[in-house]
Amino acid sequence: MTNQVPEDGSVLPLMEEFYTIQGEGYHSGKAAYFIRLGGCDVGCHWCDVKESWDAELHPLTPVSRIIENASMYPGKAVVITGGEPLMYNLEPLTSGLQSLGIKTFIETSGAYPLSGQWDWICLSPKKFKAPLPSIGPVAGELKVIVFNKSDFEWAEKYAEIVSPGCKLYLQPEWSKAPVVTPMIIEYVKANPKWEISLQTHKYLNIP
Ligand SMILES: C[S@@+](CC[C@H](N)C(=O)[O-])C[C@H]1O[C@@H](n2cnc3c(N)ncnc32)[C@H](O)[C@@H]1O
Ligand SMILES: Nc1nc2[nH]cc(C(=O)O)c2c(=O)[nH]1
Ligand code: SF4
Ligand SMILES: [Mg+2]
Repeated sequence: MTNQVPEDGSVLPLMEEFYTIQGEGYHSGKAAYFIRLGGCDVGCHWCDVKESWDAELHPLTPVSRIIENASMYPGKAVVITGGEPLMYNLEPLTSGLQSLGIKTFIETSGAYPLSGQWDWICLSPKKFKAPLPSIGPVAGELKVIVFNKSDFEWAEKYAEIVSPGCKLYLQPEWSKAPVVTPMIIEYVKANPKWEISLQTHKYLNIP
């Protein structure tokens, strides 16, 4: 039983919001306001934000307030993440942000239907709940988490369902990073259509 989040997307379960540097993927290094929504049933055993999973723990917050908070910062980009943000109707949140000239970026597993207006979609598919096929062609980046060596072959399967221009990233699972990072380095050298993505915020000790 999840808390009743209205389907009109007027309020969303907000876990946290913070202004920081995007640490991962294509927009790594850019200032961005992070909006982390609660609720996820994908169940990645290595998830680095398991506190987000239970939507009921996170207060339903009017999107008008989230938009107002985001607009206070000089960096005009937001990253909407979670939890799994596509469990909710993100149309009001994203259209409101864009109407203020704020770029909308999403981090998603793709396991739920796409809603909202996006300037950038980061698809990070999961073995535990497969992405819907419709998200492949609209992803700007594919970011596969590498937990062990079987994940390289698995990553190639998803490289086939994204658009030809989609950026391809392999990102070490944080707890396995000492072991898998050297493997990713060798894989990228041999397969240069892929790039390595590091969780730079964790090395920098920032949120
Ligand atoms: C916490 S998830 C939230 C958004 C969405 N549920 C998803 O998985 O894409 C944000 C990003 O962190 C990645 N991630 C989560 N746990 C990780 C870990 N232990 N090591 C590396 N990346 C991780 C996810 O794959 C995703 O790209
Ligand atoms: N700095 C920073 N960059 C990030 N990129 C994706 C994140 C996420 O948890 O979705 C994240 C995060 O939590 N912090
Ligand atoms: S889909 Fe994202 S939030 Fe959900 S368990 Fe996996 S990494 Fe965590
Ligand atoms: Mg994170």
